[in-house]
Amino acid sequence: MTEPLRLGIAGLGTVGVGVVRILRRNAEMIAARAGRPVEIVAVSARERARDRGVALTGYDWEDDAVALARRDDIDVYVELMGGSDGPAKASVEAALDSGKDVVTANKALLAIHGLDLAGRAEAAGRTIRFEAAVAGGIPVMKALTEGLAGNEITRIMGVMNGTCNYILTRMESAGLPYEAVFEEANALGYLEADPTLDVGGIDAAHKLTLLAAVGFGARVPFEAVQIEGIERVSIEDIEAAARMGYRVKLLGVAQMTGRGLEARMSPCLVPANSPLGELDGATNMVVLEGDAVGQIVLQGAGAGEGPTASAVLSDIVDLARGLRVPTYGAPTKSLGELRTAAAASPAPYYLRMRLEDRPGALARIATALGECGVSIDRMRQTGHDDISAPVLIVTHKASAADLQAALEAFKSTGVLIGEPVALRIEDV
Ligand SMILES: NC(=O)C1=CN([C@@H]2O[C@H](COP(=O)(O)OP(=O)(O)OC[C@H]3O[C@@H](n4cnc5c(N)ncnc54)[C@H](OP(=O)(O)O)[C@@H]3O)[C@@H](O)[C@H]2O)C=CC1
Ligand SMILES: N[C@@H](CCO)C(=O)O
Repeated sequence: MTEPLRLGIAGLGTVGVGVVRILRRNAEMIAARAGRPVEIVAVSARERARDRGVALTGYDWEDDAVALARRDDIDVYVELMGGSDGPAKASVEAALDSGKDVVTANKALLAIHGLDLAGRAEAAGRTIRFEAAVAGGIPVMKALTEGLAGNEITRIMGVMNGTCNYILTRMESAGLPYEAVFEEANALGYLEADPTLDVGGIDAAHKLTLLAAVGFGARVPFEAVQIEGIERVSIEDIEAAARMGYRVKLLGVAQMTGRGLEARMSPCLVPANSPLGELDGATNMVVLEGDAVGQIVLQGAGAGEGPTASAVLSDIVDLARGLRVPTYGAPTKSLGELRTAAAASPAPYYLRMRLEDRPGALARIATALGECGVSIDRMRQTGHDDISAPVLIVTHKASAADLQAALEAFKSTGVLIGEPVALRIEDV
């Protein structure tokens, strides 16, 4: 096959420009690997006149991404605009309906509309590839759909938002509060236009939704993921957790249990000496567990021009080779309907609270825990002043309901100052 694969690229921002640069720089090598040249035919963005630092000569320009997606002279529509609806959705639909395969980095679009779009792709005999949408440059979709195709995937975990990992690790290394590091991240340009997508855990939950659907071969709605962001993580917790041998991470966990799918994206503690605990800065890490392979760990840049464009190129080269893996790794009709587990599996918890410094205070807390069926594993009281004492407790495994009941019971002990903090400790 020597006919070129013809691309239409919508979106010439960080990722789109990265794709153009790689295709220009590595054209010969890509053609050799793909078995045919890969050519850009036309591009689209909002502002035609903007200098993007890369030559666009030789490419047609379309003001309208939908018009680009419908062109007869492209084989693959590459959507790199972003957004869960609007032009991204309309143009992907137009591309599929007019017989094109789609490559996208748009996790928001797929987490919300992916199953519908995958059905639409199948009806047209096409596919949607989205390696770049999950963990940027890490080839995790390829790992799941190809390298681990013979495994039943049992658990998927990971740090999937580089911005949150930057904020949490920087808080620890600089001893700075959340608000100060949030501003630093903003100045460095790490935050999405809507920062809630990052710090609210939504962006990472989009990625977990896609990983769980492909990994478990199931219809996973975005609403199945329980989401909590990092806004309430304090420097006190990061430092106290470190003293107990843990680090705080915004961790995604998806696992199949007898009670259904458990999927959550939330701040939790992991052992400091585990691969996830040692992950610093804006890097991503995805941990996959399969019944045959055991555990594998993938680490790398989860964002940025080069890494994200690298993942887009992986999908493009696959399509040029004629490799058309179904959007979710298997046809949509084979994807199972999922029951969502009503509650998370029992886990140890980290508790931090401030108690009145008087006889019997700690005993009242221990009693409240005991009466709710929560057993103490380790406990520490440090740096008390004349009136209050900070207390750290690590529990044995407890159900979320028992833990919640204990937190409620603390209120009537009469010794608690302020609100206690509880964070799940994940078994990684
Ligand atoms: N940046 C990253 O590191 C990563 C990004 N992604 C995903 O990749 C996608 C692109 O991200 P990124 O490159 O950072 O985004 P940017 O904001 O840098 O670029 C977006 C591009 O889309 C164009 N665009 C926006 N709206 C329209 C529209 N209505 N019609 C035509 N063009 C439009 C913009 O045009 P103009 O330039 O004229 O304004 C711009 O060129 C998103 O889905 C994002 O979530 C995924 C992983 C990592
Ligand atoms: N905002 C995302 C970009 C990559 O998806 C992050 O920080 O990881």
